[in-house]
Amino acid sequence: MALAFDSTAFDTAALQSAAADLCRYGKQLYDRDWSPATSSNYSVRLNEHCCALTSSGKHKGELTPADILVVNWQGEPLTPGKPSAETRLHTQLYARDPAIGAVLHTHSKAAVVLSQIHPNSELILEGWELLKAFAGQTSHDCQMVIAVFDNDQDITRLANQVEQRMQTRQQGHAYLIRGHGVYTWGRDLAECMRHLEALEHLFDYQLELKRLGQQ
Ligand SMILES: CSCCC(=O)C(=O)COP(=O)(O)O
Ligand SMILES: [Zn+2]
Repeated sequence: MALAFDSTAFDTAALQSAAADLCRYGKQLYDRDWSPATSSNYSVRLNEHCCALTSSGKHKGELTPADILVVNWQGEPLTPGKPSAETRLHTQLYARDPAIGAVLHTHSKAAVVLSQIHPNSELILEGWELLKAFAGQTSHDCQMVIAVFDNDQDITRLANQVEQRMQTRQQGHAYLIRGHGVYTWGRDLAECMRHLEALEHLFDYQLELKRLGQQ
């Protein structure tokens, strides 16, 4: 007899562990001033059809496990609560790539200002040693392309735009939303945090180049 696949099931212990991790990371990201004024959202994959995600509108420095819920790839909550308004930007990534285990979205000053003043739909990072912080990158001698999308309050439309670009270009490690913030991902929260930390410094480098009139 074939067993029916329960697409609403998840491991409670995995959720508890993910929730504790997300609360801890939220405090760190808030303390670093990358998630001000309830901005940002964070998630961790639980299995092949759902992830643990921050609730909407919460102070990210004061998250408790009660502020973490479960959503499927359609963005539907599988536990009570109001999921992040930007849920679809997380689920789009998990649905397309089973190797993605965590997604962080933040609103740091560097990400917001750089994306606001950058005139093109792509930011090219090249020649920086810190590029080696990204998974699979073994040399500074490369070009990393960060897509820059215009901000949009229609998150489903924005998620579709991100997916379309990833299908026609490459998935990459991160993208910017103009005047809004950055999304980045990794195989787990630790890798995702390393990517975010590297991005923050790289965005600072780019802003400094612009200040110096070098770009
Ligand atoms: C106060 S920031 C506006 C919403 C936003 O961009 C964000 O990252 C937080 O939204 P959420 O619904 O996940 O709290
Ligand atoms: Zn946001």
